[in-house]
Amino acid sequence: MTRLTGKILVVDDDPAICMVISEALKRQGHIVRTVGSIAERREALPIFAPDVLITDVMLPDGDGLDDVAAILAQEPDLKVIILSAQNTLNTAVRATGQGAFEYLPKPFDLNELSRAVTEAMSVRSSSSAPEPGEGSGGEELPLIGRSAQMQEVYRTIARVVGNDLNILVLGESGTGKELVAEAIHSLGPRRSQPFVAINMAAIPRELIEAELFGYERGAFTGAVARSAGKFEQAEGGTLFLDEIGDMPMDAQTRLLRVLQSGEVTTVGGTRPVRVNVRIIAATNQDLPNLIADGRFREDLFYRLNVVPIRLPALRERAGDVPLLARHFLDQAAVGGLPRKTLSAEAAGLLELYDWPGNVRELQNLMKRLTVLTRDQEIQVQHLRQVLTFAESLGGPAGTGTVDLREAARRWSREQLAIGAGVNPSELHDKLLAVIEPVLLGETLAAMDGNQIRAAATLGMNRNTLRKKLTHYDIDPAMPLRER
Ligand SMILES: Nc1ncnc2c1ncn2[C@@H]1O[C@H](COP(=O)(O)OP(=O)(O)OP(=O)(O)O)[C@@H](O)[C@H]1O
Repeated sequence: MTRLTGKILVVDDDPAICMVISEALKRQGHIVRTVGSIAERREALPIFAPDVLITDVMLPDGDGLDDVAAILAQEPDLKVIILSAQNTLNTAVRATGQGAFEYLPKPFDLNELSRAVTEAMSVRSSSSAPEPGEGSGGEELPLIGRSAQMQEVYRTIARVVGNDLNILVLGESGTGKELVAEAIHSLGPRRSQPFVAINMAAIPRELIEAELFGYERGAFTGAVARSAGKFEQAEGGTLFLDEIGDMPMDAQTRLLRVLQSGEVTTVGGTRPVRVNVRIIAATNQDLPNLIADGRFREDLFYRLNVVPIRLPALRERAGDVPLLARHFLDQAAVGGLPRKTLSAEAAGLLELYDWPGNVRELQNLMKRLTVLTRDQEIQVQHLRQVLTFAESLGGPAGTGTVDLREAARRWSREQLAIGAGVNPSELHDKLLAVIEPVLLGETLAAMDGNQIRAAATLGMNRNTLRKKLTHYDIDPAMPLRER
């Protein structure tokens, strides 16, 4: 399928955002120009004559939306995409009112933006119909997520794609560390060169050096011919050192030497060879802890950790779960499985789970559901059937238990973290004092203030209820729901 390409003018005063958008759209074959203000936009429009204008609202010299209607009056064929960090309904309405083609609240998803550009180009070209929902092809942008945590990751990526600084990607297993490494490689100038990944945990320890640096014929038993190492294979491109915390000490020393000298000597070899490779390392371990235990070299850590990128666990960005879940359903459909959708309630339920296996676990689950669910839409009851964590999701009574448990967990952690300020012997009473009045008040309100029925519903003696009401200073006659 051929994609329509054209000229895109991007207006944003944040160079990192300009860079990310520009790189992504250039990869799709568009010609992109970026400017940072309304004045520059005014200047660039007649000269560059873009097909699509992507503009921020809050610009240093004014409101980027104000002139849009006037611009469109001059250039009725121009398609305008508005980006705004304000995220208010008002901005969205104004954007539409000014005749913008699309409005994307910041933080936006790059996939969505490139989709909007594709659509804008299709609409411009009257001869070809707009392309229906994308989802195939290699030009899809890999990282999904609109949460503030992921926007921070995108911004850091944007800052490092153009240089060769060593990157250390940190995060639990399955959070997307390798995907980030691939994104840095494929958005940067090394993109046409190899991306080579090696996982230290997946290779027998005694073979790691040979794998990484290569070996000469006869270097050890079984070395029947010379073999190129990963460094050599990655020449000109990027080497991704996954699970770096599992690297044996000897290999660490050798790696450090390579990073210091820019030269590799194969196992059994004598002649060092210059290498030009960008290093991105990743780990789910706490390297400072390993250093303290004498299992990781501190000097290597500093070499690798020039720019750290910490990937949030999925539970820290639960808001991204529905987006990712639907992405994986689409992905499964592109892979030949039946296309499934996700009900809003089911998506909400997924947000409540802890995701110890992070994005990988969600991806696998979506694949499983695609295969196992007969209905076209995946509903709450389907999740309850397949998920082993269904019991913890509050059963048929709903999801409130999980919310409450989560809230209690956060509260307890918070209190324990405060430490000095809290008398630990009071912690239990303190939590009860938060929860119990709410329960009593709500029950009384539901029973119209009838203490006998409230006590029965709560499963407690009426006198006990009375005592508690006095203790918490609750007036049973008051409208209690507002408590
Ligand atoms: N933000 C994301 N958007 C879309 N897919 C993602 C995202 N993050 C991770 N994935 C997908 O989840 C799976 C796991 O990601 P990846 O292998 O990059 O994680 P990892 O952190 O390197 O895991 P490990 O530490 O176990 O090696 C991959 O299939 C990847 O494509």
